[in-house]
Amino acid sequence: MSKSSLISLLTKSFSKEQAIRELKWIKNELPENKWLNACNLRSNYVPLQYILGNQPFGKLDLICREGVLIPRLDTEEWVIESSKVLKDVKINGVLDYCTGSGCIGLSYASELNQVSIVDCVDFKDDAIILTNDNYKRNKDSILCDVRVSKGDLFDSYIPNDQIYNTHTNNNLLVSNPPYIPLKDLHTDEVEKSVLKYEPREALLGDLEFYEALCENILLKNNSFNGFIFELGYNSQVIKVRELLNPEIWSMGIRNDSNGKLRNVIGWKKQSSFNVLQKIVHKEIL
Ligand SMILES: C[S@@+](CC[C@H](N)C(=O)[O-])C[C@H]1O[C@@H](n2cnc3c(N)ncnc32)[C@H](O)[C@@H]1O
Repeated sequence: MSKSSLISLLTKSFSKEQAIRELKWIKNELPENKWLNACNLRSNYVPLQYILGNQPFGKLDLICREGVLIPRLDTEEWVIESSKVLKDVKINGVLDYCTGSGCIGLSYASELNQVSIVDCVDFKDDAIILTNDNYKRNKDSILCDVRVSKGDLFDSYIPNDQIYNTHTNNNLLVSNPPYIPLKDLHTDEVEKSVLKYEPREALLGDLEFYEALCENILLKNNSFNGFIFELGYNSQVIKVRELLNPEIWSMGIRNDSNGKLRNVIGWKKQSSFNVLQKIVHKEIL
């Protein structure tokens, strides 16, 4: 099929500039016998990463599969930024809750050489399988032990629970939980292809996730000295601030490179995790 016919397939759904750009990626990544099918899928808004099957993230080349959220550039940005300031901090364990493709946990495992173990946890089998596959695919870049396990943020952190006990040494909690409230899920903020093809349970959520991260993990386990949560709303920042004692925890927000609120970050006063302050744009009291 000619280049112009493939572009006209793509321009059914995208601008000409985007169609040209996407065809270039498709041609670069896939053999010629797959181009037509890829353009057909793309014109139906299937995300490019699901069609191509992979996505770079820091040092990693991650497999992307339907059923698991595609790692975002916004997430990669804070993971790489925070890795730079955490490089010299001795970390027993990093816990990446809501791990999805494993992008956050595996990326820390490839960037930080002072970490003993990274724990990646998700409640969905597809995510566990994909994180394990991504671990195997990137093993040469991984600097520490990695453990992938199934767990539900809302019920796994009860004392004496098996998963609870395996995480008692972790001291950095990182998470990109589902944080789009229902009222915003069907607005222009969320792209058509995201809504149609990415898993709803990876998108839909609000304050309850931040409550669970604080109450079920940070407050139940004294070993945690730092945390980084991705979020999108000031109400989510306020919830975290309310739940953690300001005499113990310092906290701040970080905006992404587009100036949009993207993280709440916390560190225990006087701990070596206070280097996280360097990536905070505004401290919150
Ligand atoms: C926004 S995605 C983030 C995935 C990945 N960390 C990333 O940054 O691309 C949220 C993830 O949380 C998982 N999740 C949703 N509810 C959960 C729960 N109650 N317990 C554990 N994981 C959950 C979803 O399966 C999904 O993989």
